Amino acid sequence: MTMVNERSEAGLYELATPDPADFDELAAAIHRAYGGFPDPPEVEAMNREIFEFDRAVVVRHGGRVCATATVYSLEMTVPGGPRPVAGVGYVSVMPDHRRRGLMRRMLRHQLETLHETGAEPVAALNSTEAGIYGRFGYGMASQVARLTIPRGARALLPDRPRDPALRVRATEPALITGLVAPCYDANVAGRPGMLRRDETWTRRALMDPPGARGGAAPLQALVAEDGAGTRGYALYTVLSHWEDSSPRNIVVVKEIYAVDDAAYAELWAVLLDLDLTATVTAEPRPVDDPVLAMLADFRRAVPTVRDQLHVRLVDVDRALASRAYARDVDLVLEVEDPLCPWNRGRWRLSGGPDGAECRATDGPADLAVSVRALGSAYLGGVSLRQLASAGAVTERRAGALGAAAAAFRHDPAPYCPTIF
Ligand SMILES: CC(=O)SCCNC(=O)CCNC(=O)[C@H](O)C(C)(C)COP(=O)(O)OP(=O)(O)OC[C@H]1O[C@@H](n2cnc3c(N)ncnc32)[C@H](O)[C@@H]1OP(=O)(O)O
Repeated sequence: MTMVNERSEAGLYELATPDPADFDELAAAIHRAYGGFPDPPEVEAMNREIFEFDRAVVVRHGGRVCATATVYSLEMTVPGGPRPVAGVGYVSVMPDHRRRGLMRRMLRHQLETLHETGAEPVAALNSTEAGIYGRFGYGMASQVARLTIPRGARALLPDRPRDPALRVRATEPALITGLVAPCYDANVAGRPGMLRRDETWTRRALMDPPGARGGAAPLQALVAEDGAGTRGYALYTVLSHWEDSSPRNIVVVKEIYAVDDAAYAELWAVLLDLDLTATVTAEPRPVDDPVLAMLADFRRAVPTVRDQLHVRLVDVDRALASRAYARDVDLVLEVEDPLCPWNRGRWRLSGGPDGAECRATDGPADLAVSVRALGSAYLGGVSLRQLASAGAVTERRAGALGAAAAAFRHDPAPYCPTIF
């Protein structure tokens, strides 16, 4: 255990960087903080494998771990392409140490470290509760949909993309591990929020430990292929459900990726018409999932939407300069940031579809924005105009809001299927 920080005012809490020998204690602390549910051993082993000990912090009280937080070195697509992003996770404070400022201290330490070391200019997280992180400058930057689609051979419109050369084959997930990466990778660069998956993160996505199935069947796989090779795959499980002695099983889609629209549609067509099933559920799906446009009856899919990624600009200038913009933009932003004083002040952003630069300026402001609003708008999924309606953005020059809102938006919508 290496001490990296000061003692608290009370002299009781010590912030430190853990080392691998601390992992079991750290994991036990986080399970207790989350309510006492241990992970299956396979999941725990994976948690350890992806854990970056030199980027984590723990707080000790009387020598025992009472709070944890870590950063994963992710590569996430932003408008303009894949970029390094600090993935914040494992945030926990033990029940008997809460509401004493420990989370605040760890998150401030993370932001100061990222800033001082010139590491990732942007941090992102999945939050257990949507209301926690706004006070630290994180803004909701993407949403996800849950779909519940009734089974039916005619669930999809007849004019969906089709290719008579395509066949869908049922197989075991263990037999398709080599096919997964190319289909997944084809979907990463164009959609903000998607993460690069190396061999470890791919293995993590395909894990199916019996202790984490919640009563569902083992994962099953479908592969869409033609004579030239694989064009897509789906991973799904089935929950057994019978009503009045009739089978009403529920298909739960875990992953579905294809390199083209016809293969994607064909996989959905098979999933939506499996014998003995009544419903197909899929979560998390992008809010603009192409399957929603292929459905014959959108209303019956009952899409429900919730918050997903929360994004924080660590350094406003580096972050805004590392994405591209849908239209040419030249604006002075006056930024308010209660937690990170280095972001406060006026920044001139000039850029467009090919990139941007962002520098401190004394010029008059076109827009006044909170750092949280910039986090929300960063991936292109939340409109600056909508944020202005909510009071988080103020137009100082007529026309600036419309120009900025159009430049920051991105199509397709941001989406991150990976919980980290
Ligand atoms: C990215 C991730 O890892 S998300 C996972 C988050 N972790 C969990 O949900 C596990 C269970 N919960 C916990 O471990 C803790 O309650 C935590 C981590 C959420 C909060 O830790 P604490 O040390 O109690 O928070 P801390 O005392 O620093 O509070 C800072 C501020 O956040 C607020 N806050 C704390 N928890 C919550 C919450 N669950 N919802 C809303 N606000 C909260 C506090 O009221 C305080 O507000 P203030 O600055 O306006 O006074």
